[in-house]
Amino acid sequence: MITPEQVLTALKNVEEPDLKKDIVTLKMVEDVKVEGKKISFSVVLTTPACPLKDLIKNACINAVKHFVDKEAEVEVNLTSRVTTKSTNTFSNIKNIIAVASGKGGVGKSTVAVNLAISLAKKGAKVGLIDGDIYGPSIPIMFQLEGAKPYMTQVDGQNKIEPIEKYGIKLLSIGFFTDPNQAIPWRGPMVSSAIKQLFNDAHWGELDYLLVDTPPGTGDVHITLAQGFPIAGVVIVTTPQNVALADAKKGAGMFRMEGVKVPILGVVENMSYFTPAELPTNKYYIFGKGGGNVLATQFDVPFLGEIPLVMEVSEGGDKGEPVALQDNNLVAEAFADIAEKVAQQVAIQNALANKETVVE
Ligand SMILES: Nc1ncnc2c1ncn2[C@@H]1O[C@H](COP(=O)(O)OP(=O)(O)OP(=O)(O)O)[C@@H](O)[C@H]1O
Repeated sequence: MITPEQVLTALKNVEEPDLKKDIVTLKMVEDVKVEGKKISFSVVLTTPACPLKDLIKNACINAVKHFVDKEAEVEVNLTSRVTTKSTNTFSNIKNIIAVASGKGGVGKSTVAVNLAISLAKKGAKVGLIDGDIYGPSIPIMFQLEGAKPYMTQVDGQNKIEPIEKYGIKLLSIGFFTDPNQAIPWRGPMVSSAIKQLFNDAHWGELDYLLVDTPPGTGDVHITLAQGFPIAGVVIVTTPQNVALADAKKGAGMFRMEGVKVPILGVVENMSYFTPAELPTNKYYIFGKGGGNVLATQFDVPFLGEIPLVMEVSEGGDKGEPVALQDNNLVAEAFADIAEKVAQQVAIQNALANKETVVE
């Protein structure tokens, strides 16, 4: 007779590769059921976008077969509960992820939007704030130009209801400004506008709230870094030397004393050009490997590269970002990067909480 205890003992041999502890100690195993040779249990991952899903599942099956019964029929149900830092002051927003770049025009908004869509496609609850006060582009990228969020009453308080599209809750500074009128933003105005997007909106429960920031390091970044429990920042760069130099300065700001926001990694955008008619050809028009070098210098993960292709800009312009597509190489590259971002957030949370326990 196989017992649930035997199953748990066997699963103690399965290590969570990132958190470096076994999945039983990490309280990741639930609902162990045994009926004769049929064994089933759930494994609660730290994110639905876990890149190690298949690895963990196979390790569980092998461990049970090896230590309990080689003829056992093992069913592993993968579920997830996204982790957060125990110091997080938002009860409903588990992880705020800033997307930043040193230089303008490197594709920061494109990366933020496509990462948000990729995370939502994997089943995470995702929000996106367009905090690029100088050039809010998210309304266009979601075909929401001219959209105005409405107000709602939550517990007797007036709140802004984010607009929902493609499964993502969105708020942009662009929803509240006239696109034809330039606004001379002053420091305190920037700070209060950003705070309002967080505090005065009805976000509900979110696993990840991505924030697209303006290029460089300015009031938005300082407001975010000092006023909000940021889970981490994703740095976007192109391989050009000038972009890399600016990205280095941008990343450096998040490492400053008194700021200390974890850098989740570097995304290299426009890594190479691929013409639609020659999909296997890669032309490294801006140089090769710069993003990876930057990641090494900062001792942070290199999260991946995105090619310069028409469908990315076309998708952004017509409000249908490329990540929405299935069976598309660029969408897969974004999905891969999204998994790595979610993985890094979970690692940072575990480090911050010291005890690597799945809540
Ligand atoms: N990988 C890519 N392939 C093709 N076009 C791209 C790619 N990434 C971004 N673009 C295009 O480059 C332009 C700039 O991108 P985006 O607005 O995302 O950059 P940004 O860094 O957010 O700019 P800003 O400095 O204005 O905030 C857009 O027209 C976008 O569609």
